[in-house]
Order: sequence, then structure tokens, then C-alpha cells
Amino acid sequence: MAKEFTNSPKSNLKFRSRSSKNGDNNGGGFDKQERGKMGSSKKFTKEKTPFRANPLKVSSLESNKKKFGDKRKKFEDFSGKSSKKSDSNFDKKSNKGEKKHFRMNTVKDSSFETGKKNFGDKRNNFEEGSSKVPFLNSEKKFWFKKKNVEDDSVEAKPKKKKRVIKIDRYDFSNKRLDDGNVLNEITNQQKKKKEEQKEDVEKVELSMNAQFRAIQPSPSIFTFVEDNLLGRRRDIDLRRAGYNTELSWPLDNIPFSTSTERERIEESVFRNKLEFFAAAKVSSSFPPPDLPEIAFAGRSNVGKSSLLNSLTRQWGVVRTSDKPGHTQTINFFNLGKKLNLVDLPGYGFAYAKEEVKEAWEDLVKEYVSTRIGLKRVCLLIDTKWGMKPRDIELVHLMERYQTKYQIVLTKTDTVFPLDVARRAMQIEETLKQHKSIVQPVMMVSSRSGAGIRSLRTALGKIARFVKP
Ligand SMILES: Nc1nc2c(ncn2[C@@H]2O[C@H](COP(=O)(O)OP(=O)(O)OP(=O)(O)O)[C@@H](O)[C@H]2O)c(=O)[nH]1
Ligand SMILES: [Mg+2]
Repeated sequence: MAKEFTNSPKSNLKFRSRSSKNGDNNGGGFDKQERGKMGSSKKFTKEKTPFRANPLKVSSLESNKKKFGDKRKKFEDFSGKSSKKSDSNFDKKSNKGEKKHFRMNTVKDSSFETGKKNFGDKRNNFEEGSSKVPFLNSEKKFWFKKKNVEDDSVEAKPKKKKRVIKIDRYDFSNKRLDDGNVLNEITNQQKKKKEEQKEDVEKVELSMNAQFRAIQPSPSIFTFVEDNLLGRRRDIDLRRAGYNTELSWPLDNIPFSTSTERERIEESVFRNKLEFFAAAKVSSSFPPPDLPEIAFAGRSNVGKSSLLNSLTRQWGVVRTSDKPGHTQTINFFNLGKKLNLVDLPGYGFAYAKEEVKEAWEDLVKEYVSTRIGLKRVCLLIDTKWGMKPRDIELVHLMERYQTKYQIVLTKTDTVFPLDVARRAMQIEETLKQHKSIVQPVMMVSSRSGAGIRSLRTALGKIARFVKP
């Protein structure tokens, strides 16, 4: 049904409140639908006692009326046909006896005219037969049709491919660095890398361990280990073998021990009194080479000084310490005017400045390569860790200068007997091509005294062939 908007106070208020609710700005509160209706069939009638909410609107209406009112009258008078048309359009209310009409919008009016041309007689027919608004109906139909056509076209058209954007996870050039996610990604990647590196290191270590475990010691080495009670042993095993386990090693300071003590020193040369007689920081302060010398070389803390004490059973003559780098000079000891024992400063890890350590190393190298009267260098290797690059470096140096050297595995009491045998086997295998090496590899523990007797025997031979 065609609605009528009268300027009655009630209707006006209603209208305003609805438009303001919707927040619509279409022509001072008219929504689109209402406008369409208005353009097609609605009339704005002016009541006798109008109430105008908006004085501006009223003034504009009045001015419109002034502008077009007279012209329209003239036009109606001039052409009856056109006036009829205009009546059918605008003067629908004329049937109800209202006198004055005015247009709200001239543009709408013209569009209405064109609409009328298009729909022409049909509309008139409809108006006669039906009370519904024909233009609206036709518009609705048109809209439905349009929708259907759109649906068809959607079905007919091939589906558009989705645009896939590939993102490079490692490309941060286009991202803000202060973005938390990006930072998280970076830290995650760094963590992953570190873990991978750790795994790689572990793999290498594992493979080295696996290689070590695969070593099969020769029967001669293994029997030597067992005979000398080398390696970590239970007290009961040591007692059964005749050792007095109640004697701690510093108390075992008896050069001429009897069977009731731990072990008798059979090699006479080592029963002699051990006397310190020279220390050298530079090669120029080395003492004259009167007696044959046996030097003890090796990394810091490997147990050089302890071995000297253990060999002679004269604890305290050679100072020892659990702090690496304790011995900082080349110390010369005389043993019964038959043999000189030389305690060398350690190389590698030590609590000392780099320059100082380098100076020690150079001094040791100079000593082992140039010292006249040096009969043997005992190269001490920690049984647990094996040979390190600095040890190999020294070996090469001694090979070059044809200095006789013998490998002595120390601290054998810290590992299992089988591992002692494996380590000895491993070193023998790696150095078997070398010419200046004196076989076999010796294995000792200054703490338990295991293997010391065998080392005395091996070193005692050097003193025996020395002419007085
Ligand atoms: N378990 C065990 N510990 C030992 C053995 N020999 C030495 N040690 C210990 O190893 C540490 C270092 O001993 P040192 O004789 O001073 O070693 P070093 O090679 O002279 O050390 P630097 O003088 O620094 O080159 C000391 O705490 C000793 O008690 C051993 O056979 N077994
Ligand atoms: Mg020392």
C-alpha cells in the first residue's frame, strides 16, 4: 500500500526518531526505500495546520513552491495531456480533495518521468487493477532476476585459483625485528643450531669412545696389567695380593722398605738419597752434564713430581700440588751420584699467563732437543685422557732430535684395568713406527704404587751401564 507521510506532529516525530536511530543521512532522514516509494507513488500533502520540525526545510519548500508553483500552473493550463499525467503522478491525493501539492525533488521527478515512459501503460493498468505499488513490484522482480543471473554466472565461471603466498621463514628482511614472533623464531633457530652442534660433538665423542672400547689389548699387556694390579681395584684384591692397604702413600716414605712394608726397592740406584741441586728457567742456567739424566715430561698435573717421589720413596723432596703449573722451572735432582732425575715444568693447561706457559714450553723443547747426557725422557700420559696434541708435538720433536723417550701411563688407579690395557695398546699402535721410542709402554700409579717396581727396573738399567 502506498503510504502517506503527512506533516502531522506525530508522524513527523516518528519519522525523525527512526532515521536518527539508523543514523541515515539520506535527504534529511529518509531511507532509500522510502525515497523510492516517494518518487513513485507517494504524495506529500500539506495539512491545514502544519507542524514543521525543521524551519530550514520549510523555507526551502516555500522557495520551491515560489519557483515552480506558478510555472506548473501555467504548464497545466497549457497542455491538458501533460497536466493529466502530472495529476496521475503527483495529484493522487486530489481524489481525496486536497488542494496543494509540491515536489520534494526535481531530479526524482524527472527519473520518475523516464520510469513512466518505460513502464508506460502497464503501470496505469496495474494501478487500476491492484492497490500495490507497481514500480516497486517490478523493481523487486528485476532484483530477483538479477540475482538469479548472477548465480548462473557464478556457476558458469571457472573458480578462481586461490592466491598462495609463499613465505620464506628465514627471510627477515621484510619483518620488523622488534616483532616478538620474529625474535622468537630467531632464538628458536639459534637454539636448534646449538643443539645440532652439541649432538655433533657428542657423536664425535661417542664415536671416539666407541673406537676406544673396540680396542683389543694384546695378551702380554693384559697379563702385565693383572700381574701388577694396575687399574682401579678393590681393597680386598690388593690385600690378597700382599699389599698393606692401611699405608697411605705419603707415609710410605721408606727407601729401604722390608717385606712388611709395601714393597722392597730392588733397584739399588733408587735406594740412594734424592737431592735437589739445580733449577733452571733458561737454558744458560742448566748444570753441566756430568751424569746421565732421566727427565720426566708431560702435561701439567699429569703426576711428574709425584712419580719422582714414588720411584725413590722419598716423599716431600720433590714438591707436588693438585694445582696445575706448580713446577715452573727445570729442577735437577741427584740420586747417589749415579743418576740425575730431572723434573720438567708441565705444558698445556696450567694456571699461568700464556706468555709464561709458552716460555716453559720453549724451555722444555730446548732441553729435550739439545741436552747432552739426556739418556731418556719419560713422557707421562694420563691414562684416562690419553695422548693430546701437545704430547704428539713433543714426540715429533724428540723423533727429530733422536732423543730416546718412553711412554709412562700415570694415574692408572683412576680407570678400570681393562681400560689401562686398552690405553697402552692404543699408544703402542700409534707410535709403533717411531724410531726413538723405547718400548714397552709403562703403566704406573704413584698412589697405589702399582707398576712402580717395573719402571724402576726399566730405568735402573740406564744407571747400570754408566761408568763411574
Ligand atoms: N689418583 C692419583 N693421583 C695422582 C697420582 N699421581 C699424582 N696424582 C695427583 O695429581 C696431582 C698432580 O700431581 P703432580 O705430581 O704435582 O703433577 P705434575 O705433573 O708435577 O704437575 P705440574 O708440576 O703442575 O706440572 C696431585 O694432586 C697428585 O696427588 C696417581 O698415580 N694417582
Ligand atoms: Mg710438578
